[in-house]
Amino acid sequence: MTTFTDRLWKSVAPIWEKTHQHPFVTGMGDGTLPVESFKYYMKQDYVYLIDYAKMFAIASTKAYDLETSAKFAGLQEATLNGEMNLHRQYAERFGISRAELEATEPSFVMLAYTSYMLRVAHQGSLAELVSSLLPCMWGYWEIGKKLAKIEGALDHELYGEWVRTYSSDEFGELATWLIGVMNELAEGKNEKELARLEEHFLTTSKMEYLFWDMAYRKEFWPC
Ligand SMILES: Cc1ncc(CO)c(N)n1
Repeated sequence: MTTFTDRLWKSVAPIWEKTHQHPFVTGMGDGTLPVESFKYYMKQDYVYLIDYAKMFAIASTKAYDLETSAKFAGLQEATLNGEMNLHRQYAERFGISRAELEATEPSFVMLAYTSYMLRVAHQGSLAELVSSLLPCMWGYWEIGKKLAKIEGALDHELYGEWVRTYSSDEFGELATWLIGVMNELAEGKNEKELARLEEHFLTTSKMEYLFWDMAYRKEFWPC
């Protein structure tokens, strides 16, 4: 039986493949990523995650049952107090203070990405919210697993921690859970509704690509 997420997977395959080949991503795997790009990424990703965590809070309020509501609340907590520790630890290594990290001025891409997701979250159904959120979690897990296969990537003194985090079973379980939620929510929906979910999934998959690209180039507002 093919599931709705099989369909999503197929439709984004070229975008995800292009993402996996981006020099930022391959550079974390083979250690060639310039550290300045990584620093820039960490700061932007930190402020990204502040918004991203709100997606889980909104999902929790839109959930149809207690178990799902509680799970989303847990994901918000895990993002703010778990995943963001990774960023805080890196910042400490780089001599970037907590205050500086939190005061990072959002880049255009970071702002466009989270604004899009939060708009979907506020205006759309829970299914729409999840379809826009899913490339973040599922996509990072795919990248984590791919990089973990590269010799030495898991033990790299700088990027190893990143690879270990996103290739971990713990992170994989969360991604798998969200994939399951997406399939449940897609059940019984008509083609028009499914196409809308696919559209969100495609858009945020492209945003993921742009996020790596802007970080690689340390892109900023031109004026
Ligand atoms: C941009 C981005 N997408 C996904 C994740 C995974 O949580 C992240 N930390 N940052």
